[in-house]
Amino acid sequence: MTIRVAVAGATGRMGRLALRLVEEADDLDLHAGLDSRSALTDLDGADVVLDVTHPAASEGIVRHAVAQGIPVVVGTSGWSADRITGIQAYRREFEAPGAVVFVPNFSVGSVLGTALAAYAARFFDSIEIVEAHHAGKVDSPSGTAVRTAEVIADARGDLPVVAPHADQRARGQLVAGIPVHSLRLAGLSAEQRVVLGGEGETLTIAHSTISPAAYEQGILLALRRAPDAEGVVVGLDALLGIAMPGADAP
Ligand SMILES: NC(=O)C1=CN([C@@H]2O[C@H](COP(=O)(O)OP(=O)(O)OC[C@H]3O[C@@H](n4cnc5c(N)ncnc54)[C@H](OP(=O)(O)O)[C@@H]3O)[C@@H](O)[C@H]2O)C=CC1
Ligand SMILES: O=C(O)C1=N[C@H](C(=O)O)C[C@H](O)C1
Repeated sequence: MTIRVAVAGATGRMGRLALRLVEEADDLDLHAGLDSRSALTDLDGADVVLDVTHPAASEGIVRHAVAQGIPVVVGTSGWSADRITGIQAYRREFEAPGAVVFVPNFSVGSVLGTALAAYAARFFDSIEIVEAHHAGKVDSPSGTAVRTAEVIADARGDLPVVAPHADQRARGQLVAGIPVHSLRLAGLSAEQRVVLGGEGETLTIAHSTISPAAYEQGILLALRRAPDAEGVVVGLDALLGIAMPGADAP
């Protein structure tokens, strides 16, 4: 059966990539491509919505899809755990059938980097994240860095990260108690380093996105799985069967 996809943000970098993937896939059809001037009702009738827009627009798109009972894959950044909790409540209010799949990063390597960082996090008290993106990125810290910090904090449970002098601006923004440093530079695509420090050693887990091709597998997987998914799903890891180590993990 063919899955009809509505792409919100179709004129953007990610949206154009998604349009090409939908066109090339035998099991996907384009229902609609939306930009900043489109009416949200253009989404209606789709089997799945892909939201790759702007942090300020994403919430309205997600709420519209939920209210219409359409599954939605959210690639737009800016979704912290708190904001996701708000969408969970909204879904319950509507008793909405469509899943909401938040994917902070569609790249498999990035997701693995986050999982490895969370695994290592229990063994190091000093942890900081440095993320670097192209100069056109409007939000900081990146959605990937926020998710990574949240997953690390979850893995550490009651053990706080030690971040001295974190009140000084140059020490970065604290996300879930972890300093995050954001670089925005011409010439870059997307990179993240998680630096963990212990007694007499550091461990760095680094991921670089070399080209948008890194997102293709994840976008296709999310679009194909979202129509049958249930509830609110966070992270490509959930679709790939990659377990993020929580505090209770062995
Ligand atoms: N999850 C992941 O793996 C990845 C996520 N991202 C995230 O995806 C999002 C999009 O990135 P990117 O494609 O680079 O961004 P672009 O700036 O290239 O494109 C943004 C798109 O969103 C649309 N848009 C902007 N404002 C609104 C609005 N108020 N209402 C509806 N649509 C709007 C634009 O339409 P118009 O042309 O009319 O302005 C355009 O189609 C960002 O949040 C980015 O961080 C990016 C890469 C990977
Ligand atoms: O804006 C981008 O480019 C990216 N945004 C996402 C984020 O905020 O983490 C994913 C990836 O890093 C690229």
